Amino acid sequence: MHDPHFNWEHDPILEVQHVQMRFGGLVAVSDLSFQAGRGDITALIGPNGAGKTTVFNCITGFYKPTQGMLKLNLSTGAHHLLERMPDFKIAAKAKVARTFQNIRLFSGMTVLENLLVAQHNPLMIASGMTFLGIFGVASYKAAERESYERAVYWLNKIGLYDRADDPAGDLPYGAQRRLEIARAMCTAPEILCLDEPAAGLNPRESAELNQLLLDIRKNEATSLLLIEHDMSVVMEISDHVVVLEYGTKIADGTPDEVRNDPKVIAAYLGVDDDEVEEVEEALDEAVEEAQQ
Ligand SMILES: Nc1ncnc2c1ncn2[C@@H]1O[C@H](COP(=O)(O)OP(=O)(O)OP(=O)(O)O)[C@@H](O)[C@H]1O
Repeated sequence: MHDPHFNWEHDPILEVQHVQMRFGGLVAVSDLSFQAGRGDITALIGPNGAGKTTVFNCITGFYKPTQGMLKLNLSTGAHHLLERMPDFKIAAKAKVARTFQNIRLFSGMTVLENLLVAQHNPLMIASGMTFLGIFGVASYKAAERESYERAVYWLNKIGLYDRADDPAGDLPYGAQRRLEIARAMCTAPEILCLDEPAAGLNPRESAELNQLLLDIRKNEATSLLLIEHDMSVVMEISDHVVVLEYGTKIADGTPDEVRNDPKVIAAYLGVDDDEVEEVEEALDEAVEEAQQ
């Protein structure tokens, strides 16, 4: 069915295997398996409550799945079993970063400070974790310069160089979203998980976001995994789409494959399986009418 050369099949950065997440009696995610390809933009979609954020929380270590395995394959050849790692190690060692549905910038800090603070860990390591190190050690100076250069690189990428000294909270909403992504990118992640990055954006801001994500895919060694409700974003920029409904996977493939999958159409329109054909016919008629 698929082209065997798809990244998610021959070079997965993330392998989710038979993951289950239970909250008391509620099974939020059930026997979920999928792979995200290295260098791909993978979209996780599905109706409200399908379990998408729960999957993200399992990947980033906020939840430990009740069953199953989440394997991260780094470009160095190292492998990490995320379900066995504390969340701070998932960020630092497995190089997984994330953004949230609600923007979580340090709004009182400047735009530049937000990018520098993201790089606090490598700086502290370079200081040898000592007070003297901060003042004297050459490695700290070099690391400090690198942090600054990386921040400037991202300021230019997101078009906010001129606003570097403004408080992040003063930026328009779309710019704050881009800054949040840039801040996550300053940690040089191998995979970045974006929770509804296009939510609340106007069409121009949404187009700028798409450009930024496509630029990351092209120029950075970071794979992207996103939850998104905005189908225009999903269809325009994703290489691979995984669809969840009621905590289980109902489709997995290219945007075209998924778009035409009757199960996906039914899930989004909220109909039962036996009504799918009717819905498809109604959709075909609607398309024909629109074309006339
Ligand atoms: N900490 C929790 N405790 C109990 N139930 C939870 C918890 N987190 C999520 N759930 C439940 O798990 C199910 C899946 O929720 P989740 O937030 O993962 O869905 P989602 O697909 O991200 O939805 P949305 O698109 O609305 O963000 C829901 O029924 C939700 O109420």
